Amino acid sequence: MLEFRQVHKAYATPQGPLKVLDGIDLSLEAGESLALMGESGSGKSTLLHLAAGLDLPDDGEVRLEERSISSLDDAGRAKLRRETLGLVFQQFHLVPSLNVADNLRLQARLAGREDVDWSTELIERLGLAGFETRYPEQLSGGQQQRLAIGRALAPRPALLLADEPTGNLDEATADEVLELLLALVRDLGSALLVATHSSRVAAPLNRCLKLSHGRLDDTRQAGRENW
Ligand SMILES: Nc1ncnc2c1ncn2[C@@H]1O[C@H](COP(=O)(O)OP(=O)(O)OP(=O)(O)O)[C@@H](O)[C@H]1O
Repeated sequence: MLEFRQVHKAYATPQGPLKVLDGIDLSLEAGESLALMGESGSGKSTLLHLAAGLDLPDDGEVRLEERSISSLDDAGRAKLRRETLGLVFQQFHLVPSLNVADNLRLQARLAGREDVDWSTELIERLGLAGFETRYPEQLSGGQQQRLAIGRALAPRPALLLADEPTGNLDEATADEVLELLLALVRDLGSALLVATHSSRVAAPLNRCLKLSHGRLDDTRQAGRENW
């Protein structure tokens, strides 16, 4: 459902082009989970941005749900993103002027996929029942990230992309949030691609790839029974 074929990406810098991705091949099947590890600056966020169609490769091809992202214009990519993807970031990126219930519904509304029963179930499972009329600033960090996860999953995306989803949380809260994220993704049957420094985050996922010097190394193979 997500495929990178010989993807190259460099950034222009005052010192000349900075090569970040140097011929990436990657394939993620429906329902599969993949951890993307690598040192700071190795290009994990760059790869996630390309997967989301937020940026385009210099060379090679990124395909999402059988469609080449480069062949779409901005509006086409935004539509594909709305219909296919959920995005979760380390900084929660909630809308401060919307309350919990409206933040949760936002993505599903934009995707034309509001489902009241699923939103209600999500609110319960995220531990946010009773908090519907609060605003993000009135929530703890863990609650804010749970809400961000709920917002991303409310439209039932085929793929969830998460960039250091627990990076801003203490260890106990991070474990709880990760467990919840994995349970929801599994129940939805969504594929999952997580960029992380943390081997605790990577451990329960099906596969783990390490990005280094612009290339990917397969660090281990695991069966789905290890979910
Ligand atoms: N827009 C940009 N212009 C120039 N250089 C950039 C740009 N975005 C990222 N970079 C550089 O590209 C490299 C890869 O950055 P990226 O954010 O993808 O790495 P990362 O593995 O996600 O890092 P971290 O784990 O610290 O978040 C870094 O050297 C970064 O400084």
